Amino acid sequence: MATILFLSLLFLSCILLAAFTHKKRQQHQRKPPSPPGFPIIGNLHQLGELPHQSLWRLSKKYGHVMLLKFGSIPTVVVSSSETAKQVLKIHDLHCCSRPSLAGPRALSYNYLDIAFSPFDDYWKELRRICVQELFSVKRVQSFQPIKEDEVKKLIDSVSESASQGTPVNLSEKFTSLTVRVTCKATFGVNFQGTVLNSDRFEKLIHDTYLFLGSFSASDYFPNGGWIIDWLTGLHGQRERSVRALDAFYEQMFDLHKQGNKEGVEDFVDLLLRLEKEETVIGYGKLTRNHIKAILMNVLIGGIGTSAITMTWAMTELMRNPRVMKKVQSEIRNQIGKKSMITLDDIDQLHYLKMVINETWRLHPPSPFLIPRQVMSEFELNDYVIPVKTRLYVNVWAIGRDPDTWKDPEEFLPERFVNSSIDAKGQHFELLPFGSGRRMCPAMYMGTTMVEFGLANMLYHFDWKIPVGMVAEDIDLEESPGLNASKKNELVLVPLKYLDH
Ligand code: HEM
Repeated sequence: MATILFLSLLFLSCILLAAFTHKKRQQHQRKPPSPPGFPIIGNLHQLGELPHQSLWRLSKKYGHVMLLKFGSIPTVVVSSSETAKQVLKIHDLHCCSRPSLAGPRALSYNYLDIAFSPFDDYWKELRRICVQELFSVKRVQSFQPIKEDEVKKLIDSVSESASQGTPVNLSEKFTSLTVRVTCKATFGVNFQGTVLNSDRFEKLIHDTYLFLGSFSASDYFPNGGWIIDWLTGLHGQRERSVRALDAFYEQMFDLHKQGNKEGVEDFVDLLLRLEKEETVIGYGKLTRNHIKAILMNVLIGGIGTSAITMTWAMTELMRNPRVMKKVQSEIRNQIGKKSMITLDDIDQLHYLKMVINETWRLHPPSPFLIPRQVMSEFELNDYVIPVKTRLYVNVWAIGRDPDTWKDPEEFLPERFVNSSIDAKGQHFELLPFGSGRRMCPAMYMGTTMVEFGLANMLYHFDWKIPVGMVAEDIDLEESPGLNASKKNELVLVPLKYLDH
């Protein structure tokens, strides 16, 4: 009897074990749907000029979780608010590292920065210090006089064009505004007196964006892609930009050593002070290379994103005269007569904030956020996502998802009336700054720059389309590259608003 019982139990255990291993094997086989690719290149040919748009189109056929192979790199793309929430919130700890990419590696002195560093104790410590010291509300507010000074110069220069009836290149003006504010806050200098003038510096930043946004074979073929990058000249271009930026940082350190600057404590002052205090971050003391890598994040993170947002907002407003009239009326009625709108004034400008959120919905400056890398296997919509998979969150596609947004292609700020959705990373329908552990640490700095610049341009001027152009010429074409910026520059004629 005992033998029969023993044998039955053994038999039952074998069946259970077989069922369990079968399930486990099946689970391992459950991969997200994939568009067919070619040998060696995989799906690279499907990226197109504007990858966020190409992958959005593919997601309509293959779903909100897709697996693609870019060269030899398995990459999962998520394209809905629900799947973004799973990646950025529920499974954040499984996938908040960054992949190793050639351009960022060179620019960050081998990942000594915040944005491209892998998820480890060093990154945690560095991010904590930067959030407390560099990106805090208190520090951003200490730079408000710099912003006011630069916005005043912008108002004066646009007023001059208005009095002559000449057009203004707003894309250029917004870039120049953010370059000046960022440089003054970071380095404490205008460009006079440095080897770089403003145009050369803008070119340096532009070239850096260009190579960061260019196709780099080493990022998709880690074993031999560098040869292609040598042959295409990308490697050389990268080296030149890195050297030029390095020389610029060195010059800024010299300037600070000589004490040739005045004003509030800038970012370089602060970082040099932390170096002098022998601050330990993660595994060692803060060095010059750490400082340079952090400065790179400030320049790359701070300049493009705010200028791109202001340009898209003005573009959408020109295409939607009803919204333009409404936002200008709000600003002018609420503020009354003033020479400049302040940050405190902006608190009352609810419709302006809706216009900015609607701009971010349709035109998030980083359409894929910054790519992530999976650190430990997890399940997403019942699919198994293995270690070392690269992850893209297509926030551009999420902003156009008809399951979330009614008439998604329409620029309609009113959709935010009585809605709890904001851009602060808690609502996965709208993610211009990302969410989770890797979310933008400088959201306050970026938002206040956009609000302040836009509010003043809308308050002081009415805007007309230049003679010879029609409303349809104000197009929505995007330029290829790191950020989804407007391809054709926005050129408008300002008219001074005289009621104040
Ligand atoms: C409108 C302005 C801005 C927008 C829309 C923006 C957007 C973003 C996005 C989408 C990310 C990636 C988040 C993710 O991977 O989940 C990011 C990360 C980052 N941003 Fe911003 N940003 C802005 C302004 C700034 C400014 C002004 C700075 C610095 C002065 C900055 C510094 C950074 C840094 C250091 C990271 C990396 C965070 C990490 O990996 O831990 N950003 N930003």
